[in-house]
Amino acid sequence: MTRAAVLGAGAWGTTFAAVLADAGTDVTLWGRDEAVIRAVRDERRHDTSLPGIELPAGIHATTDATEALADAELVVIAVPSQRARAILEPFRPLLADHALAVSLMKGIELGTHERMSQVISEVWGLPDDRVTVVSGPNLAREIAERQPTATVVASTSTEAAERVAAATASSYFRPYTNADVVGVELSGAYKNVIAVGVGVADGLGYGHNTTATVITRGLAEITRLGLALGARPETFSGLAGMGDLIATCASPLSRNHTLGAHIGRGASLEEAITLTRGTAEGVKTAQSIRELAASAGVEVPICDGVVRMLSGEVPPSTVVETLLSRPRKAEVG
Ligand SMILES: NC(=O)c1ccc[n+]([C@@H]2O[C@H](COP(=O)([O-])OP(=O)(O)OC[C@H]3O[C@@H](n4cnc5c(N)ncnc54)[C@H](O)[C@@H]3O)[C@@H](O)[C@H]2O)c1
Ligand SMILES: O=P(O)(O)OC[C@H](O)CO
Repeated sequence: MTRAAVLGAGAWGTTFAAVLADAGTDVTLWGRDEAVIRAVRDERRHDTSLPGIELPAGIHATTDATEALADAELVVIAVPSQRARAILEPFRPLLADHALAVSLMKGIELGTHERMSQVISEVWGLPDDRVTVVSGPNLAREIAERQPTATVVASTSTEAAERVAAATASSYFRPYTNADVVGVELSGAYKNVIAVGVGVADGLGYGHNTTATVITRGLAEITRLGLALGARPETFSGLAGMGDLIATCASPLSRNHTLGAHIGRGASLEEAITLTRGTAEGVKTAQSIRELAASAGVEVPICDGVVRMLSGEVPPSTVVETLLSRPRKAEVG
């Protein structure tokens, strides 16, 4: 039986531990909060992140990283992306030989503009083929309820991606593999920024024509930057691209969408962060993507608008207005 450790006992880390357990993988969830870990271990509950969900019996849970990482063949990481480097650093000496890292995080690091798989490779000294990424239309709560979904496991190593797929597949969770790590990771991080923009449009009271416009032009923006960074075009119409964008922009469960909606209804950024439970990665990743796009010479008007709005430079309505006031051009070609 494959042995896995999950680092980070928030909504997605805990849900992914359940996915692994349901797939027949021996899984240990590590978290820093004693009360959360005790409830997962003894009562099979996580009332803060997944209220009302009964977790599977097969999840071990601990606050002891040495215990969680001992002999773990898969090490899954689900902590806020901007803190990943600092959180992961002390774990390096605890990793088992040949452990495979699995990033669940959706963000681009501020300052370095690195994707999370790059951060993990650097911090843990792992070659590319020992780091995989899982990303797709994967709202934690729906999966914790065992609603059917698919995802993408990306790696430069087909064998590594297939190992992760085998350790997670179940009747309700279907992993596809993809060698395009850049495209899969960029899509997962960027859709959070677009979801903030769509949330703003919702909060301002606009209807589906407006949100569909922001989603579709958002996908064009993600694709444009992805291609400039070497990604494959097909990835953007797949589960990690369009699939995740649709889920996140449509769902009230999305923290990024929720945060944008609060701002559209008049909340300040600080108020919106407080009102949004959990990690809304799009807030900081918007800045990273804007800088990354500038260095690649790619225009990203929605991301630009989101950054300027979040910094208080322009009102929320600018996110949509900026898009509509650009010079007219052909959609294709
Ligand atoms: N929630 C989802 O539906 C979902 C789905 C796919 C991907 N993701 C991504 O997964 C990542 C984690 O998201 P989440 O939903 O689990 O977030 P969350 O806010 O629910 O949980 C984050 C966890 O990280 C822990 N943490 C924060 N700082 C820490 C530290 N210094 N040391 C140890 N633990 C620390 C928190 O205690 C919390 O348990 C994000 O990048 C997110 O974009 C989330
Ligand atoms: O709650 P969000 O906005 O982080 O979105 C959750 C997932 O990334 C959807 O796949």
